Amino acid sequence: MIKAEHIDVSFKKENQTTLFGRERQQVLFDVSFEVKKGQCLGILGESGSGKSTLGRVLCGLLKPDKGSVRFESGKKAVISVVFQDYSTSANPRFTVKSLIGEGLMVKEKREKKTLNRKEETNRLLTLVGLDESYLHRLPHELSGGQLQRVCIARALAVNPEVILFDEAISSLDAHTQVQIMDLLKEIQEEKGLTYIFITHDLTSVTYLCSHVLFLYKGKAVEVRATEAISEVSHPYARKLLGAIPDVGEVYEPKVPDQAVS
Ligand SMILES: Nc1ncnc2c1ncn2[C@@H]1O[C@H](COP(=O)(O)OP(=O)(O)OP(=O)(O)O)[C@@H](O)[C@H]1O
Repeated sequence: MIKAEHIDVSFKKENQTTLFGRERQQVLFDVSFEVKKGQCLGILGESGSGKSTLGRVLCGLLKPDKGSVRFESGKKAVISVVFQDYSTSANPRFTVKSLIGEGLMVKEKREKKTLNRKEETNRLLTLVGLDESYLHRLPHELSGGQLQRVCIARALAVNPEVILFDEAISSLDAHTQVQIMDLLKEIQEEKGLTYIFITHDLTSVTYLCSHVLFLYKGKAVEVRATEAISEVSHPYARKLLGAIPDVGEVYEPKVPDQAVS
């Protein structure tokens, strides 16, 4: 379980008028929530609402001004992160083998043991729906979806308890997004992983996540189980829900009256 309590984050304001200006801009306000093992929490909010900042706090990359993040074990959980910009988060000179090797190296260091790299790499490639034929390819020789699969394999190589996806599928086309989300669901079920899925896209949250946190102007305004998402009451959450198309409905264009003979 991850328990985030009363998190405040502020940054020093840029372009301050005085030389040693100490003005700060608060970005997160008293954010609290919890995620149980095996759940997928979607953090949903518009651009600038503080989603990535919250993600950085959760994985320990940023210390909050106030508040805490605690894990079930009492120790720090092993968290892997998958970013949106897979083309820059993957070194362009690294082959698929070396990219996955980065994750395996972290695992070797942490667990203080030497892994059978070849076997592990092939296992991970299979897990993300790729095969050995990709081993020696460079990032530019892969499609966006394939490269993101490699980044997911690298994240899994660490053997994490939690994976944080920061807009990880946002730049992929809709079809590839669904493929990757199906893959993530399968892996989660198989490994009992906990996911935190940061996005501005409600449709992907309802497809993938068990719970959703609505982040509005740095405040967690509502947390709901996805199956009860229609019961949201905060105006921002309601507005977002109003914008989602009813995917169950088939669109049939109406024939204009005058066209009917
Ligand atoms: N290191 C930093 N220094 C100063 N301000 C920052 C820093 N990081 C983030 N901010 C500010 O914090 C606010 C929230 O940024 P954040 O990246 O968390 O938003 P977001 O919801 O992830 O947005 P997006 O969806 O556009 O990525 C923004 O106003 C941003 O300018």
